[in-house]
Amino acid sequence: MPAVPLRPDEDVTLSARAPIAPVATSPHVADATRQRLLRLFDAMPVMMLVLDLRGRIRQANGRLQALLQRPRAALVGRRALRLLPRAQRRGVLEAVLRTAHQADACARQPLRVQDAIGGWHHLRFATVLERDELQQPLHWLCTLEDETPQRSAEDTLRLATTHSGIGLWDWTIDADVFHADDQVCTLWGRPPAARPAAAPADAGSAVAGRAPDTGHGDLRPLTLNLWREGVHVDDRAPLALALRQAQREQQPVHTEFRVRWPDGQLRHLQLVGRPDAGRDGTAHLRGTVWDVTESRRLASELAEQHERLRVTLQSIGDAVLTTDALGLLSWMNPAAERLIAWPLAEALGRPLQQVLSLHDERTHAPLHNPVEACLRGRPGRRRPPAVLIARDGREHGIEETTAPIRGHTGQVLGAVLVLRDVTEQRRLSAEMRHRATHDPLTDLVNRSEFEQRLARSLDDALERGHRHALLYLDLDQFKLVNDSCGHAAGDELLRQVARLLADGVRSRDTLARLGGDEFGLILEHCTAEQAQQIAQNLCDRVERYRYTHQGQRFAVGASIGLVPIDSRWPTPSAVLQAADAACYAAKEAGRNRVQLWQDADATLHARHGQTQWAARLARALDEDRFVLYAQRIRSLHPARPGQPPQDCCAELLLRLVAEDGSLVAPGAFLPAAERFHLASRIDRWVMARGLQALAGLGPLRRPDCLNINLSGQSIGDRSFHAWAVDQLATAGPDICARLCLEITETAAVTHVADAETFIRQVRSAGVRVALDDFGAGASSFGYLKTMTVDCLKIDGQYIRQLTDSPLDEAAVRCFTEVARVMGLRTVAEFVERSEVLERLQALGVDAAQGWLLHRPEPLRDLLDRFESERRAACQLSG
Ligand SMILES: Nc1nc2c(ncn2[C@@H]2O[C@H](COP(=O)(O)OP(=O)(O)OP(=O)(O)O)[C@@H](O)[C@H]2O)c(=O)[nH]1
Repeated sequence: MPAVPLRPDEDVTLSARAPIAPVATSPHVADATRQRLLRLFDAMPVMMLVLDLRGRIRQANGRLQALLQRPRAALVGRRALRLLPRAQRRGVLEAVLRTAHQADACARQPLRVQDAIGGWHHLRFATVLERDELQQPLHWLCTLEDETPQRSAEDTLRLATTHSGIGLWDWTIDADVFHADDQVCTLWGRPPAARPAAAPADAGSAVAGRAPDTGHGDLRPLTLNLWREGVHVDDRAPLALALRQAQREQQPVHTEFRVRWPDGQLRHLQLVGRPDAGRDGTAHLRGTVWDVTESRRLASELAEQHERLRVTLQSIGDAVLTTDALGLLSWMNPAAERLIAWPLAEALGRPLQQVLSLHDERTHAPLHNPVEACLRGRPGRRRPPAVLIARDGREHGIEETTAPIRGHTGQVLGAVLVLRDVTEQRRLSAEMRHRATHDPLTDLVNRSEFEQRLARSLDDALERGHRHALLYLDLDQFKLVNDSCGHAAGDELLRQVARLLADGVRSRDTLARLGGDEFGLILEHCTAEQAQQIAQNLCDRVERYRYTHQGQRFAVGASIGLVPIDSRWPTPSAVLQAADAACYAAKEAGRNRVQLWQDADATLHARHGQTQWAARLARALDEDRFVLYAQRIRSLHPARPGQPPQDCCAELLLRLVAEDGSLVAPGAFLPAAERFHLASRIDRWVMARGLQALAGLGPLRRPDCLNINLSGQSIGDRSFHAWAVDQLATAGPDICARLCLEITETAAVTHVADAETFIRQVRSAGVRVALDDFGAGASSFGYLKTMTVDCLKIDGQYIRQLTDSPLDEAAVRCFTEVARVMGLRTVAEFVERSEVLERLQALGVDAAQGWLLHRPEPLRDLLDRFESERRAACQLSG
């Protein structure tokens, strides 16, 4: 091969034959052909130029002139290399010279050239050395392909894929080679450096290492390790299958798989691709891949939340319904299906009001569908308590809550309605309310509710001058039924009387059981005269009524106190106390009658005073304002041999310490205590303090016997029995042996059975029992037969005039004789004169007490006295 000058920048003489000069015989034809070729050359879409062997420009076509913005004349004859930036000249020169040594060689070289206005262009330069028939070089024919648009598209794509995290891949199927961009490496958790560098574009075979014909030149080979082994072991086969299938069926592929990153992370990737053919005819599958781990995580979180919500809504007791923006039912949970008795499938899409029938609980008037207001964006107004009438006709008390469902822009998409079945809750609270305001035995209004209503009636009378009346009704001889037939029978009588009374009054009146056998009645808008008629009518009803128990018939009566409710009363309790006093007066006047309150009636005022005492007593008990006094009981005979000494005996007496510090004797407050059921509380106080005083006393201070009085209420009260027995057991036998409980004959008579039981219990604890006020009742001797007691305390009425009344003396003689026969000790009360004392001694009475012998003094002082007497006796005998 002939040598070619290696310096194209030197002047090289071109051969006479131009490379594009046609071989023509006629100069005319040749010229025409040449002109056509030149025009063709000029119009070529790629830039072309012809260089002579010295590298000077012989021809430059229109495209090149346009890029450089120079006319042909300005280019022809110029050294081509000079048009290039200095740094690129050597590369081009070397490429060009390589063509001189190899026939048909084609040199390629990428170039960056600045155009006339300064813009950079990426050019792909290619040249061949044209030779003549003798292989003599003629000139270089060069093309310059402008790749700038393609490059900028690639740059844009690279930018887009890098920032969006989308990786590009290309699988050359036959060669089974993957090419991918850097992003794919990142998605696989590997640095881009983990893949081999791209092979030079024109080196080697069509496959290995060569960038595939993807249209963008940034893909480089990916090792099988990276592509396959990065994929989770369970997903490799399904992924390969999906790719193969896409290729086989020439269908797009869209699949998801996991890759395991070197640090152990598991990422979810989504891949799409489609079959394609390279320009060289090779089969490819090309596509993109991106990370969906976050959306998978969100999706699974969302699914979890959805599931949680679903299970919650399925299992909660509240009914939940949703509607669309038009108020059509779109969903409901099973609780809602049960409540409204519509299956979801049937109710779906229906207007809510068609499946939901809500009514005012009180009036049963239909209520508006609560969702309507909610959908209109108006807050629901306060609604009355509602009931829902289900499709099957059942009624449910319900509480409802509505809320709009909004889209992300705030527009209302629908509404959710939650219904809570509160039927049972309402029933319970109604029952609780009823229980709190009613008496469980008779189902009449109870005392506290009655007092509230009385307060309202009094307010009404004071503020508006309306006239109302109050009746206070106490049954007569009720105790007889209790005592002879038992409490259950007494309860039944109370129930029957309650019905009897209720039938005799208007429904607007308030009839209440105030406690025991006492009833109260508020007659609204009723004058005293009308009230008196009603009261008399009730009285007659009760009088006519007969209670039958196991063949026995009982008649009870009613004593009624009547008080007009008007401005004379400052408080409701004043009205009530006045009515109680009037009732008591009716009893005292012979029972079974009506007593109208008279402001001028002294008896009524006395009774009224008692009611005021009740309040003072209750306060004194709360504030512990009582003190223990004692009165000595003197023995009238020396102790019989073998009997305990009876020199130091006393009866405990109670004093109330008034608010001003003065002492009040029991006569002033005990009737009130009995009347207002406070006697048992007082007895507990006395007994507890008495036992306390005895506990831990030295032998010289100890009384030989200490008498404690018990009221009839305590004797009839089983809970008092239990409490007293417990106290005695705690006090121990030594104290019990020095104790004597006094029970009045009346108390014993009124509560025969209870008294017998109680006496048996305390006596078995070693406590003595005295029958107090013996002889005051009519049948004292009879009770002695059934009741085992230790002592008779002869009632004061027989003692005071003993020396002046032969009758009293006969009675005392009789009592003493009976006691002697029965082995009982006798004590005379109210001994105030010495001649009486002497007579008592003569009659054989064992002991006596009264002001003659000892005026009551504080218990502590009396115990001191016992101690000093005993010391003196010891000194005398010693
Ligand atoms: N069965 C029964 N008796 C009760 C109840 N509450 C109180 N009592 C008794 O009712 C009686 C009420 O006493 P009083 O009103 O003095 O008895 P009474 O025989 O009607 O006497 P007078 O009213 O004087 O005629 C007492 O014996 C109480 O123990 C009760 O709920 N059921």
